[in-house]
Amino acid sequence: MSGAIPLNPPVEVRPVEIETGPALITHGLSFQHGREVTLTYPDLHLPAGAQLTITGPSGTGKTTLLHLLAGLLRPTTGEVKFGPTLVSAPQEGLREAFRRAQVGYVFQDFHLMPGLSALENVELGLRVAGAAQPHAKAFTALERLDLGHRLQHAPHQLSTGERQRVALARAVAHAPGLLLVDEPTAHLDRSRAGAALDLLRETADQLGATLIVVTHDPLVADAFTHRLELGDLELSPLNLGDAR
Ligand SMILES: Nc1ncnc2c1ncn2[C@@H]1O[C@H](COP(=O)(O)OP(=O)(O)OP(=O)(O)O)[C@@H](O)[C@H]1O
Repeated sequence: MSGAIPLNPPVEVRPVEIETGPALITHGLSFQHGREVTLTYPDLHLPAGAQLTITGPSGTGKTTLLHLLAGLLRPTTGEVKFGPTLVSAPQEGLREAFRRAQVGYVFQDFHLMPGLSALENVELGLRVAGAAQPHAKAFTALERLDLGHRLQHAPHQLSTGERQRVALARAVAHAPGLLLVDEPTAHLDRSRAGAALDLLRETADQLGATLIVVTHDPLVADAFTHRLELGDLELSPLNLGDAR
């Protein structure tokens, strides 16, 4: 894939009520992968608790956008803010502190540590986030996701759906304000996909977290009111109205 990806119109999601948490705002965002690929993105304004999917053909920059929103990558141009925090700050230390405190990221392939149990995986995430009482919190997060009977199992001893729930528990145990999820249903059958989706949305609701999900799956995309479709030239400007 080479050349510039077309600029999409701005997406604005306005809150129904007074905002209770930080808004996620991007402005003038682009990212260059090597010399060949430049991805450009629409400006986003997402109030706390907004739920949005990112869809679009392969290679249009969905995962790259998640990485920019998480502070894993720095944009080539533009900025990302989460409340007062400049997520796109040049200092890696600032971006890392933001990630630890505010971001829950569920990778498509879960990225669980193979040598650690489910409980240890979640506990490690909490320790990295600097959370108090990591053991107790990991236990609670796994119990809440119906994994109380799998605490001591290593990832290879778990089903795909269970591994996904461990990854979700790890992502949410420190109560992040921003929950970013890449292809949550890629490895699941239809009924498990529906359950995983419900779980994601309920968990984000409980936390009051902003939820952004990259997906190719129409089941997921259709379940959300708000969708950012990358690489679509035909879209007229979007006014997505209320936050939910
Ligand atoms: N590390 C990299 N180096 C060079 N180019 C990259 C790198 N990572 C991604 N790209 C390119 O950037 C573009 C966007 O990649 P990205 O993974 O963000 O797209 P995507 O929409 O998530 O794709 P998919 O739906 O296939 O997962 C692609 O053309 C990809 O080849």
